[in-house]
Formats: sequence, structure tokens, C-alpha cells
Amino acid sequence: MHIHHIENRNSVLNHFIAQVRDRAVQTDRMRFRRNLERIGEVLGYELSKTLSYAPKSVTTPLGEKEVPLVENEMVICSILRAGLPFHNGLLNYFDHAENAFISAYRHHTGQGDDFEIRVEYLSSPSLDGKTLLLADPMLATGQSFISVYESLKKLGTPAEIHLLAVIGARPGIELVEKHFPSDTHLWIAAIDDKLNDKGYIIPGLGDAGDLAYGSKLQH
Ligand SMILES: O=P(O)(O)OC[C@H]1O[C@H](OP(=O)(O)OP(=O)(O)O)[C@H](O)[C@@H]1O
Ligand SMILES: O=c1cc[nH]c(=O)[nH]1
Ligand SMILES: [Mg+2]
Repeated sequence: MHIHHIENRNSVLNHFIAQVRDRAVQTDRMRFRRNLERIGEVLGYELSKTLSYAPKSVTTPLGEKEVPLVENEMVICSILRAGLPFHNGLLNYFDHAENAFISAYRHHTGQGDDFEIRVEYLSSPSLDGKTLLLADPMLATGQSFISVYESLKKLGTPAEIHLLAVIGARPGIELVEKHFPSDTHLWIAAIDDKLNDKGYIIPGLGDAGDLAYGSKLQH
């Protein structure tokens, strides 16, 4: 897997990441969602530098100009719920993309902190030959990305797979790497070292879905 750790090169992206992490700032839900969207825009822009381009003629009011434009047929697929604002950020830049949505949630299996990932909703075009952007702000244990990928396999074989995340935990990234093709790209804003015993990223930012949309009942 090709890992593009975008925070490694200082940019204004650091401010967006600081704001989603900061407990004094992240409680402003509108700002939190907008920051996920802004990070989606930045990662999308970075990713765009690796796509295929072909010259297209554009007619201005005063003449013609050849402009290299993206050739890839793109599908942006995000994982509900927290993926929604992130999805919008990517779609702001790849406005010609097709879209897919898939749900994944942690189903607590009984006593203690054990959970399994349940995938229940999927809406997607064919993925055959497409450039798939699979987006979820949090890559914690990595199980959501892996389960979702298993469900997407029946929709065709993408030509390229790009995973996008805001914060990832190192152990989760290592697990994801084992389940995706070796030429998969991971575009990730920030990487943290650890998970706690509930599978939360430490220090991370907390629960991205709840911060964006409010708390939900466990089931
Ligand atoms: O890498 P993992 O260990 O699978 O954890 C990451 C998942 O957890 C969060 O979703 P959550 O299950 O909280 O759902 P939500 O977006 O509806 O809150 C997050 O958005 C990821 O989908
Ligand atoms: O740290 C984590 C782990 C899973 N889901 C989140 O939103 N945050
Ligand atoms: Mg959540």
C-alpha cells in the first residue's frame, strides 16, 4: 500500500486537524463538519496530482486553449455516518464523480467492549474499471474499511483504489494494508500510534459520527 501522510509536510491542513482534535473547538458541530469537509478537499487535491490527464480544448470568448483534464472515471464512496461531510469535501473537487454510500457500524456483541462491524446499506454504481475513492474520517481498528471492501467486491473490480482518512491508528493501518491490493493508495491527514481497549484512536479526536451529528443509541 502506498501511504501518503499529508500532515508530514506543514500546511494550513494542520489548522483543520488541530480544530477537529481540540475538545474546546470540536463541540461546534457545524465547524466540525466543515473541517472534515475542508480536509476532504485538501486530500482530494493531493490525490488529484496522481490521476491521469489528457488535453481537452476549451473555447474562451477570445479563442481556444488546450487544458489537461482528469480522465479517470471516479466513484466516491463514503462510509456512513461520519463519512458524509468528508464525502462532500471530495465531491466539491471531483464534481463529475459518481457516488456510492455504504453503512458500517459497530454492533456490540454482548458483555464488555467486543463489537463486530455490520454493513447494512449499500448504494453504488458499477465499480468495474473505475477509480474508487473510499472515504471514512476515522481508521481505528481498520475493520470498517475491511468489511466495506468485502461488500463492494461484488460491484466490480476498480482500476485504482484510493482510501482516504482524516486520522488513522498505526495498528489499524497495518491491518488494512493486509486486506487491500498492494497498489492501493492511502491518503491520510494524521497518524496516531495507539488504540484504547474500546478501539478508539489515542489521542485521536473522540467519536467523529457523534461530533458531526450527535449521539446515537447503541444497538
Ligand atoms: O476502524 P474502525 O475500528 O472500524 O473504526 C472506524 C469507524 O468508526 C466510526 O464509525 P462509527 O462505527 O462510530 O459509526 P458512525 O459514523 O455512525 O458514528 C468511523 O467513522 C469509522 O467508520
Ligand atoms: O477513535 C475513533 C474510533 C472509531 N470511531 C471514531 O469516531 N473514533
Ligand atoms: Mg461513531
